[in-house]
Amino acid sequence: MMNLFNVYPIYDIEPVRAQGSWLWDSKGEKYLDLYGGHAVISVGHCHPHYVEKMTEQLRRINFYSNSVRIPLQDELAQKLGELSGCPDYTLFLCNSGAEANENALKLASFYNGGKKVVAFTKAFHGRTAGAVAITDNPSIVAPVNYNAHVTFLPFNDAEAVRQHDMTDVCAVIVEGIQGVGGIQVASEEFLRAIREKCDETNTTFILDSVQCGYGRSGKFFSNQHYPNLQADLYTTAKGMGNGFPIAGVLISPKFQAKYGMLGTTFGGNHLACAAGIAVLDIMKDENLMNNATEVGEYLMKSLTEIGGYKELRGRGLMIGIEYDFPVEDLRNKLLFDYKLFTGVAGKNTIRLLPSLAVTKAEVDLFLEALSKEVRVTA
Ligand SMILES: Cc1ncc(COP(=O)(O)O)c(C=O)c1O
Repeated sequence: MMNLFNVYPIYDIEPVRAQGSWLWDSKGEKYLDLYGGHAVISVGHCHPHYVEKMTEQLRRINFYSNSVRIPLQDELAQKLGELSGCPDYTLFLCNSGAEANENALKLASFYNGGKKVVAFTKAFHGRTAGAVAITDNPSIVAPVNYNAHVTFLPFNDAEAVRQHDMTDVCAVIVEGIQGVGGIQVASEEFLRAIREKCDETNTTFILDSVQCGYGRSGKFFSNQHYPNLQADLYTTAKGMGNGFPIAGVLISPKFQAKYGMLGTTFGGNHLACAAGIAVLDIMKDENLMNNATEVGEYLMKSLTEIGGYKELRGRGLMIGIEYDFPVEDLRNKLLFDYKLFTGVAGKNTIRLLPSLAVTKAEVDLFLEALSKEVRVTA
């Protein structure tokens, strides 16, 4: 029998059915999902509108390549432009977060001819060749990736950005809120320093919004918490398809996106677009960004009352609770004893990335469990 490559530690849990924020496993156990498979489930598992639209599309036509007209792409771009507040940007569709970042780097390099990239400490941008080279984790960077010219500046250090020599740099890439790096919110001063530096030096500002974008922070893109601050390229994936692979690069009008610069076989296929459109329709109809703000604030406030942590970070429904002890046991307890899916970031941080439709009553189940366990553990 062919073995499977081991990608992640796998729990002995086999989800067979899901609805909203809930999963059921093959033994009939019910779990509350506050992690969404790394921030992917944006509008809730198996949302009826999503299922209906995907099923309809599957019956009609699910794939043809970009060699033909696909009006669903125009509909997706129009709706995305409207909800993201970037209606004058151009959309390139692809399939994953890493791929979106690879293509963003290419666009930046085509733009000013630069060969170097500025990234930041604890950054995670994906695992493909270029994306992993700008990821600050040497253990996952293969020797072949070391040819990239990357400088890692300290995250949230505006002065380091101001002082950096930008000769031959094509892009500065940063997560609006670092996810894998521990839910670190990029400060306003830091992002404005990047914007100014890029403007002064004709360099591209890429905001990796793969994890923190698509409404998760309560705004469509996390930089929109700071007025009049735009990136040149936004990369998105994860929540964009609610589980169906679809990703995108939103490209500022300053770029001349010429035919032939970028390409893809699967990107923008019919079924992916149907998923993307259904997600945006649900987000808009159900006001999910407002829900992310409200439930996020409720969670933050309640977590403050429970206490016991070293630091509480995040925005909207992207929350990190850092303790002064390794959280693996706590996460396992939450999963096996309380049937709650959560994530971790680094050794000491519990990471919450629930669906944007999660309710206060649902997060209460987590809060109750946590208050019991933290008291016991602390
Ligand atoms: C900020 C960020 N960028 C890029 C990626 C890579 O996305 P994908 O796994 O879809 O390639 C991730 C995945 O966790 C991410 O969190």
